[in-house]
Amino acid sequence: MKTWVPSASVAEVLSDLPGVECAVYNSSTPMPEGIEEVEVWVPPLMPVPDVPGTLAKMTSLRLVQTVTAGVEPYRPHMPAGAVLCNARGVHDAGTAEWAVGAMIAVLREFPGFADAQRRGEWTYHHTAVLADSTVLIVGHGSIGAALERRLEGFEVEVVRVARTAREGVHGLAELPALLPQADVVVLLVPSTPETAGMVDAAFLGRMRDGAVLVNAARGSVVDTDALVAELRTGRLRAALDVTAPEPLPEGHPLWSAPGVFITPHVAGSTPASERRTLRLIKAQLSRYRAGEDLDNVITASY
Ligand SMILES: NC(=O)C1=CN([C@@H]2O[C@H](COP(=O)(O)OP(=O)(O)OC[C@H]3O[C@@H](n4cnc5c(N)ncnc54)[C@H](O)[C@@H]3O)[C@@H](O)[C@H]2O)C=CC1
Ligand SMILES: O=C(O)C(=O)CO
Repeated sequence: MKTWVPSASVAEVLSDLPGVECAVYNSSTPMPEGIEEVEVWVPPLMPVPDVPGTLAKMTSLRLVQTVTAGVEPYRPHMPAGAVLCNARGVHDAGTAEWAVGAMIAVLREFPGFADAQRRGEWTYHHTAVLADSTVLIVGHGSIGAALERRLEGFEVEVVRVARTAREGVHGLAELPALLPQADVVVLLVPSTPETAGMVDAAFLGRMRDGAVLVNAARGSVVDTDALVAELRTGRLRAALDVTAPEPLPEGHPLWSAPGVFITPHVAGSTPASERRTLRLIKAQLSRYRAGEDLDNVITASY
């Protein structure tokens, strides 16, 4: 079973699965021989240069197992007869932890105090606080649930939104009415045609004065120009792990917008997620070889 994997550590973890023949292919290695015989592809964290062209040449492909929860580089280009599975779950702890840290950093003004420290200034003033606030999770799925568990103890009210309503979770249609109630809005929706630019001027305009937008999902979810314009009024603040584009180029207006805290898409990728990714890949390939049902299959309704 010809399998392309993103690193020697993935090849190593699969080495005791009989019949699995691994070749390493990632953004910095040349494409190995025999693309038309590849049955299973585990693409790297950073997509290879031409994902659609690569998939089109994989005429024997049956399974793409991503190492990310996001599948937007692959989903629109999947060949008929091949299954796409994501890494739902493996980045939950890191991403949820980042979201808690980011909202506290912004509310308690840690970046501003760090600047004052570098200047040697004692800038005593009161800040906002997470306690007694309302945290709206837009895209309450695997990471959203992990975030909610971590918010227990912070004495906040959590409001949940998903694509469709279920018990305790509001549907997307209710979002406009919920936005003005939230002190912190955390984006955790996948990047899909439906979520592209969902955080536009109207969305931001409905947010409460002084509220914080936390984006741990994808940059494509936010209309960057609208966000920059809103940040410049000083009415909202933001914490962004993801931006459009990525990397954010030098001189981009987001870098210098007031009230924004930016990290370079580091929330989910941690030593914990690396260990969990290896376990997931091994379990999935074992199931695939045994003809068993796979986890995390991306269905048409994803
Ligand atoms: N910053 C980082 O390092 C990381 C970012 N991510 C991003 O987080 C996303 C979410 O990951 P998971 O929680 O594993 O996904 P999930 O599939 O478990 O949950 C996604 C949630 O979004 C909801 N949703 C989908 N479309 C929606 C819409 N149009 N409006 C409102 N809700 C909608 C779904 O109903 C579901 O509740 C990933 O797709 C990925 O893009 C994931 C891991 C790490
Ligand atoms: O899993 C994902 O989608 C990520 O963004 C991890 O970096």
